[in-house]
Amino acid sequence: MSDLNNKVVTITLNPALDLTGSVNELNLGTVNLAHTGSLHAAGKGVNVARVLSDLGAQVTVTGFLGRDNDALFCSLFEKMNAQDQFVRVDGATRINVKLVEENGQVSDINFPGVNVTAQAIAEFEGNLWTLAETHQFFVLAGSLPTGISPELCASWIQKLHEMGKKVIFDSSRTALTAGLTAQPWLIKPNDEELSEIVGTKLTSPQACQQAAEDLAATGIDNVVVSLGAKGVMWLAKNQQQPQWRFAQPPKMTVVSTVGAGDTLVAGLCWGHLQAWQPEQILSFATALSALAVSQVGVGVESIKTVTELQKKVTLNNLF
Ligand SMILES: Nc1ncnc2c1ncn2[C@@H]1O[C@H](COP(=O)(O)OP(=O)(O)OP(=O)(O)O)[C@@H](O)[C@H]1O
Ligand SMILES: O=P(O)(O)OC[C@@]1(O)O[C@H](CO)[C@@H](O)[C@@H]1O
Repeated sequence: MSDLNNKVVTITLNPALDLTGSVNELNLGTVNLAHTGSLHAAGKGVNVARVLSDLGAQVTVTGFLGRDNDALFCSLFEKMNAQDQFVRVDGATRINVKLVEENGQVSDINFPGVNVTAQAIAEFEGNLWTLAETHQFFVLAGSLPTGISPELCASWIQKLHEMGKKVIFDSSRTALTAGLTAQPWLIKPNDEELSEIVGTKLTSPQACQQAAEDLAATGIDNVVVSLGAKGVMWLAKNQQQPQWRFAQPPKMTVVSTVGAGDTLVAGLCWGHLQAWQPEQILSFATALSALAVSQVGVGVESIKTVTELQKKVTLNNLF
């Protein structure tokens, strides 16, 4: 395998420390007692990087980190053997709260991020264009901190696209809408985000299918729509005409769904890096993400468990 095919840059413009607590049942407006708690370095791109590194990729991580509390990130990157190219900015990286109930339901409280200055942006751009000299795959995931406009973020995707890079883009709200105009190579909205993009609630697989086809027609090579426990729909550009594939995971016991989407993105990226056939990429990524819901946080403990689960994924070409 060529070195280029094992290397990925993940961009997390707005990382987070995830404070996860488990409660029996969440009650609003009163005191809730958490019986376990953990604080770990996260954010969408960092989660993707963690999974990719467990799978064997050489990962470079970049974005913006508050210099006041980067210790957990530094030790994670060291453990992952990742190249840390995060630009440090004044202040502290946000802490996002995730409350997991006994029935598997998760309530997220996501905070705004650090304040990014023009000087930090210039440093980040310098790093990014240097990384583009030696990398083909870029994963840009998550929301935007103060100081980064959706248009600026879209301009980075556009420039990487013009350089012939493969940009996997997973964001939400205005950042997602702006980024879609910049021709990312692969996007992974969930059904809610897809509804937000088209401005109407998509209630059937057929409606999701039409919305994804409209997006693909704007020049996005791969539109992957995640549907939680129902699985994954993938519309891929093909020489003749775009092709649909659909995967259903086996039934899982849910511990926490936080990071399932990031794990799916990592699986899709890894499969493409390995130049696998589309069916193998989709069944692997689906199994990987299904396994992610049976744990708190992301990461691949046993590749054997993933391949066992992969055999239980159902694949279809058409609805
Ligand atoms: N309950 C579940 N059982 C099995 N697999 C699941 C379940 N929930 C999620 N998955 C797997 O994870 C993938 C991603 O989940 P989902 O569609 O919830 O993404 P998401 O909304 O981006 O997730 P998040 O933002 O929580 O990381 C699904 O397509 C599916 O393969
Ligand atoms: O605010 P964003 O960037 O959209 O999402 C941040 C976040 O919820 O995404 C990850 C799970 O996907 C968590 O680790 C993190 O807290």
